[in-house]
Amino acid sequence: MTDIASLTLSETTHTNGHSHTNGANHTNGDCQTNGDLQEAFIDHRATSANTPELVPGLVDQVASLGKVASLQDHTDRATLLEAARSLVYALETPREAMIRYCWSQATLYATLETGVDLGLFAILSKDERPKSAAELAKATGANPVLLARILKHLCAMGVILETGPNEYRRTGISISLSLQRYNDAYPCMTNCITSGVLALPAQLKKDGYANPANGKDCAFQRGFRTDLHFFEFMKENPEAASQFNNHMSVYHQGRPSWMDVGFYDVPSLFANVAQDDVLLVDVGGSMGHDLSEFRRKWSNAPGRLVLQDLPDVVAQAKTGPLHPSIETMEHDFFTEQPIKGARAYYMHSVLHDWTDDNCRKILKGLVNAMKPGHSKVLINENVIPDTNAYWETTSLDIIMMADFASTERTEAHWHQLIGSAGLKITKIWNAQKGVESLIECELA
Ligand SMILES: C[S@@+](CC[C@H](N)C(=O)[O-])C[C@H]1O[C@@H](n2cnc3c(N)ncnc32)[C@H](O)[C@@H]1O
Repeated sequence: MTDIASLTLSETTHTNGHSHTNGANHTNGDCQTNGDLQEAFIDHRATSANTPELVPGLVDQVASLGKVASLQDHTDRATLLEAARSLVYALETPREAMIRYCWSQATLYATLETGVDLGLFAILSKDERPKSAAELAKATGANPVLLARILKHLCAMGVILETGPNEYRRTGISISLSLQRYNDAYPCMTNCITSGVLALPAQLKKDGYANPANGKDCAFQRGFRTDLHFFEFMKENPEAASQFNNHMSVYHQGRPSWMDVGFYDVPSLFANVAQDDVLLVDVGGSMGHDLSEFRRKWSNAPGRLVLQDLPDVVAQAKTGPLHPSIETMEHDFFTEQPIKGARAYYMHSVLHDWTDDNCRKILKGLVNAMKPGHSKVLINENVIPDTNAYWETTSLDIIMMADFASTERTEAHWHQLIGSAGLKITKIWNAQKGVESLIECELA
């Protein structure tokens, strides 16, 4: 406030030398009030680069990283992308940011989901040849005027590329959207996630800004007008459930995985595991994508791999690209764990769906099945750092808050939760920012 009140008029003037037209620069020569100055200052800031002092350093960073980065290397590419994104945030004006958040994101989403439903991306992306809006309208059955408008927005937002008037060609994004495992993310969010997130402000206000703690009475129920918990809702909405399961199977693709060499010490799991023993149980393992990946990457690993999830999910997993060596088992993790003494009980993005009380029930079920000195619990989840948290992780945390009344957890929170279930963390294995850690636990 002091800064604003002490501003001179020249500081509230646009860089082109023109004063604001909102009356801050009084024509009758009177001194401006603090309120006028404040408003003029805010107008000025709203239309100037967000953090101009950061721009030169970020330009240099992008330029130097850009010269050496290998786009095939995940870390190189992610570092360059983060610098470029920081540059955009520093450079864009608050007005531009407002329009990006308020206009472009929801409308991009709507046009993407419409394109998915029309099968637009599969048609556009089947080869390199540019296609006209009229040709795409004919192939999808959409009204040509409507589709031309949608295509223009998709192009303006970088989803497809323009090759001429009303003519477009595919990009990596549109190619990926031609496969259901990827494009199901869009209807999935509409059918079971986003309404909860949009209901969050009203729900938090109603609850006096308490941290959500009841998965049956949170923004999800308000947004989707239901009394059901998220996973009960899934049972009632099989199409949304199938889209959710597909989304689960791809959202982490292309990032380092705990089973990659150099992340976790995978061979340490193989000790004392005979061919008939259970090496890994993937508890809440969805489509079995993690176990399939494990079998691919560690084809000589001893022992059995068992996928557990709710009956509908196991049924869907059996129709997908599950490695034939993987055993499937219907299992509700709030009931007794039927596999005793496995080498490792593995859970990926499971505990973040649940409040601490429910997590303790899930973990205690595993504790009761573990063989002392042999069994481990491996938790593949985010560990929120004290500073510099990654936007994918914080986005997920807010989704967890809205739709599950649950949370992504800090290291201290993990220690406290796991300790309270009769386990201890032996080591937290990390790869890089924004990638889920592997939290290795044993009986306490
Ligand atoms: C966020 S998904 C994570 C799936 C998978 N582990 C992954 O990382 O892709 C949570 C999984 O927990 C499963 N789940 C929810 N409630 C369950 C229960 N009571 N018993 C077993 N699985 C459950 C869901 O069906 C879903 O597959």
